[in-house]
Amino acid sequence: MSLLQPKMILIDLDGTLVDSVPDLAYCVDAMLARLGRPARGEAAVRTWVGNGVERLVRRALSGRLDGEPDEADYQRAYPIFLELYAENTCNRSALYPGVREGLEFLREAGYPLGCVTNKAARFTEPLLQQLGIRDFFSIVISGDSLPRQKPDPLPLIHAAGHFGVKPEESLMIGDSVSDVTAARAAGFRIICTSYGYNHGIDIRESDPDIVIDSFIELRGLLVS
Ligand SMILES: O=C(O)COP(=O)(O)O
Ligand SMILES: [Mg+2]
Repeated sequence: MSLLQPKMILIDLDGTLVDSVPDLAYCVDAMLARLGRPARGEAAVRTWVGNGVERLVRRALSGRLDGEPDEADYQRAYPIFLELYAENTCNRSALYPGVREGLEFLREAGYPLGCVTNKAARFTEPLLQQLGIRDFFSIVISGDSLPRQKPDPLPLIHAAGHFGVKPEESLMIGDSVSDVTAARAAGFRIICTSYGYNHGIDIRESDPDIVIDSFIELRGLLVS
């Protein structure tokens, strides 16, 4: 594979930059405890992250990826989760090894960077701030910033417009099938992390252009 030289790079948040599951799982189980229900545990929550907090709460209540809980249960649970996650956005979450170095490499190489996540904006901004990486990104698009979120291509197309760059000159870096689907539909290239959250399925099955085990590998893949 020859070196990539995109004009702009968008990067997913959960499972790509940050291991956020310890906080999300803590909040899921604390929410369930308040409702008098048994914990689901971190391993299950790991397979449910990636489609925003509303879907996460629905999955946690039903115990299934495609589950739909009783609506009254959901209406009781969701505000509890929001309250808990507001207090636990970055108490147990951490950047993956190599991420800070990778972001510094991309910045020094002159790539304009954006962050595109399905996480709600009220959590995205404090998480980026508390991890100390907010300033790497000139645009941040959250799951509720636009009418549709990933796997829809809208957030990627919107960001390309913001930078004045064509989709075919743009690169997405993500961890899940939603990132691959959004990137393909938008006309972006797509690199995926092997270590993230993809509902328990190996991301190679979604056939991204490249799979990396660490952001350090970006140095060997992108022109600097
Ligand atoms: O599911 C979420 O809340 C966020 O997921 P993402 O950052 O991987 O898009
Ligand atoms: Mg992700």
